[in-house]
Amino acid sequence: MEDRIVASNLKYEDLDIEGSLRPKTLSEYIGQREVKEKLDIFIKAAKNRRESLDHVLLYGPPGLGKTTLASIIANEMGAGLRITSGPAIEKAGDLAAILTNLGENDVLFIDEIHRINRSVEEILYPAMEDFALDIIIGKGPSARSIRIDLPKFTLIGATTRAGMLTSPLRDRFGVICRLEYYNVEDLTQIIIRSSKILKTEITLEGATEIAKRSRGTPRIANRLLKRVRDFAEVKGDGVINYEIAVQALNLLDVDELGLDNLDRKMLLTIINKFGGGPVGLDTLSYCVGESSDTIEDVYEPYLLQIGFISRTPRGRIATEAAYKHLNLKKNNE
Ligand SMILES: Nc1ncnc2c1ncn2[C@@H]1O[C@H](COP(=O)(O)OP(=O)(O)OP(=O)(O)O)[C@@H](O)[C@H]1O
Ligand SMILES: [Mg+2]
Repeated sequence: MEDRIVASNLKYEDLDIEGSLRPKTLSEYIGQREVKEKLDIFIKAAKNRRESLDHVLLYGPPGLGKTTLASIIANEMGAGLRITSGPAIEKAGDLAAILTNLGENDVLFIDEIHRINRSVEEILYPAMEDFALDIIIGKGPSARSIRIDLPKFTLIGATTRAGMLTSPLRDRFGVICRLEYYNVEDLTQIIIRSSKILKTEITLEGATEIAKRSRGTPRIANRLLKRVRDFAEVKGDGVINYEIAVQALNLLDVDELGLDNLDRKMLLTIINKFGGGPVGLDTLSYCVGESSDTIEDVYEPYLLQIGFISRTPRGRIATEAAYKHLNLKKNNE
């Protein structure tokens, strides 16, 4: 994958900083008001009853704060947190080992839960529903199944693709939260908060400019902030104001809407090579040199959100707004 500063998926360089910038309580978590309100009520109710929280499914594009929310939920519940991911659990036995080691009311976070394999998923059903594990002992006609009780725990599943979950799995989540792209005001607050933690001075106008170009995504906002901070330290006096932010972001080839070269390449491919579309995902993926999964998960959702492309059964189409943004005219007009 090309190294993109506006990629919303996690990169190696984010790791050191994500930990320190991650809010630890619901009240520190900015934006996503509906999700927060819902979780706040369920957490309080569960705590009052001294029960574990119902299982929670968090879904939405990368970098919007699913992992962050999972650790906040565990923190607010005063519960232990165990983190794993769908692809990391290879065998049913791996999951059984994790489940039997959980403490009462602990939170088990499974990232990329849509990538869990079928035999593992079947272990999850009774675990989520009855807090029990069914184990088969022996083989053939003498095989029998025994049931082991598990502690009451909360499963938090995160996925970028809710549509890829099987319905029996989806149905076992009591709370389903869809995370939305953040608006500019919320992202501005996130950037100001992060600047404080990074001990960087920033003006409201500077923060707003970074926010506008962050594709509605806190992870990108934090990453752009770090780059702009470097620029401010070298080219200015360290303070991030509007001018510094604009200069730095232009240098990074991130335009006023947060689009970078790859977005432009994708739009230009649809427009110039295919007369505006429709273009099939695989063809598009071949032309821009990115896997179709990455295009669907990482690049496309934001272009859809701002209405620059639309999806039809025959493929992707570039919209009027995309032509306008790129200063192009449609041929047939
Ligand atoms: N509401 C928020 N307020 C402040 N910072 C946030 C918020 N949401 C996310 N962040 C910041 O954005 C970064 C990315 O968030 P997180 O890792 O939780 O995203 P994610 O949805 O789990 O992404 P992925 O799908 O790639 O796993 C975190 O480091 C965190 O600091
Ligand atoms: Mg995550």
